[in-house]
Amino acid sequence: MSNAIEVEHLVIARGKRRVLHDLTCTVPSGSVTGLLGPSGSGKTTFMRAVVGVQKVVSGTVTVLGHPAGAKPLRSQVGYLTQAPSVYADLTVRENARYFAALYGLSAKEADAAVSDVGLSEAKGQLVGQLSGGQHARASLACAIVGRPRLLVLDEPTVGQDPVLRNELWQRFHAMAKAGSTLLVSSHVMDEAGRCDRLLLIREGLLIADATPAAVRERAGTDDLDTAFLRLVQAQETEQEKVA
Ligand SMILES: Nc1ncnc2c1ncn2[C@@H]1O[C@H](COP(=O)(O)OP(=O)(O)OP(=O)(O)O)[C@@H](O)[C@H]1O
Repeated sequence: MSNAIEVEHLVIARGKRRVLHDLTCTVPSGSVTGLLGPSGSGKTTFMRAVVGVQKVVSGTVTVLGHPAGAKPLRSQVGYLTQAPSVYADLTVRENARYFAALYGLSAKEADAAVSDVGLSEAKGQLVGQLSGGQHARASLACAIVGRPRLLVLDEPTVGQDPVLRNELWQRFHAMAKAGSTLLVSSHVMDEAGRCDRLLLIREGLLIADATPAAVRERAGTDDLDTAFLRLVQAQETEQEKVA
């Protein structure tokens, strides 16, 4: 299969407001695809639709060949939310081993996930006593431990220092190389250049579904921040013409 995620004409409302407008895009299998956009643009809403926990108004979301949220996907899709999703009264290692056990995996595999996120030295610490960045990495360890075919990571590098961010991005690419697909959200454009493909959204509209190189070329600049702004301006001009 060439696409891990296929989204067609997706419309989502939260409360009474439409927050995603007719989104059509794909996420290629084995890629690290970045979902980039300003705060409130609809990234989390999009990810919730991919993991099948978001009510949709219309359109379809197909994940690994199944409708999003279908039962066969439960063991194949990992989701890291922005809210901490690990047990504060267990240690890092105990959390990872608990999630590993749910997937029928060993303690050794749990410990490897803890090491992958750079938490080996804090493995015996209670999660409730970790710093914010460590806490986020403990959640990440639990999301990756089952080696899901699709990993949906909502802002996984927020609160991490540059060295750790670099290590985490290397880890994401290693996981993609090993066959997983990763959909990673960020509102920091300097992370966009680290992705194989980009989905750029703004106010619930898709403004690009392309490689970073293609985005740079289309916008006529090497700087992805500037490229994003130019694409936004181009889209606004287009909308004014239609109105
Ligand atoms: N539970 C909710 N009820 C009503 N509106 C919501 C709800 N959750 C989010 N929204 C609105 O939906 C829009 C998209 O929110 P979403 O969380 O998807 O954005 P985001 O791009 O992930 O933002 P951030 O980068 O700040 O996490 C925002 O305008 C937000 O206010």
